Amino acid sequence: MHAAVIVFPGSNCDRDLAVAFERAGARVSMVWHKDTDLPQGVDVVGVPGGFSYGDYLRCGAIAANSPICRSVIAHADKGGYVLGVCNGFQILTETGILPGALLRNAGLKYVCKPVGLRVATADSVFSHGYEAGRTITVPIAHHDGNYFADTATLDRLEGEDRVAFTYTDNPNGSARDIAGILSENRRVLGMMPHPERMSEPLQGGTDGAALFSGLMGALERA
Ligand SMILES: NC(=O)CC[C@H](N)C(=O)O
Repeated sequence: MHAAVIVFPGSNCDRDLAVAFERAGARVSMVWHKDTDLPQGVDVVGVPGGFSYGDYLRCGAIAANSPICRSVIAHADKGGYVLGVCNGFQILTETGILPGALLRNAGLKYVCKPVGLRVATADSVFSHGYEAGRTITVPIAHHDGNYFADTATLDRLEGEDRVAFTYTDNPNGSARDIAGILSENRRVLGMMPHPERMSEPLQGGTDGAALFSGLMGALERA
């Protein structure tokens, strides 16, 4: 599996995401935001967490209009896999690849702590390594993680089994406890919690590792 991890000015989880992909057996290319093309033959694009362009304007809004994001949108449009974590999820909603928006946390505070997540569906390359309904622990670190979408969109996400993860104890006011969602073709996942920060014992737990190993296994078989 060949993964590309996008690096924006202000990204701070790009190396962590690359290491998580590598630990699962992927070859990783780091791609700078000013590049216009993804490397040839990329299977999955990782859009990492952080504070792209300083979170000015709105988290993810400037990154969504960067040169490389045109190629990320084209990759998703032609059925490519994309994983957006935290600021990456914000960027994916800003590009329109995923529906909804991430608003300021309901408590108006930056929240940085491990949280419980329920695996809402195992029906995706990202979540099939988990049993549906299982609770895992993964850290969050954000001030704009409050998932918002209109009622029709939320109903549609739930009706189409596109909610990937929900919070067991909602830390930010997200609608319907949503922590991560899938695209219509189930090949794009955006999530606020950081599985790459819970993927090896030194990080205090390994509950995030199955996302990367599951993805790797599915793409190797494809
Ligand atoms: N860890 C992150 O990616 C942070 C995302 C974003 N800068 C926020 O605080 O909401």
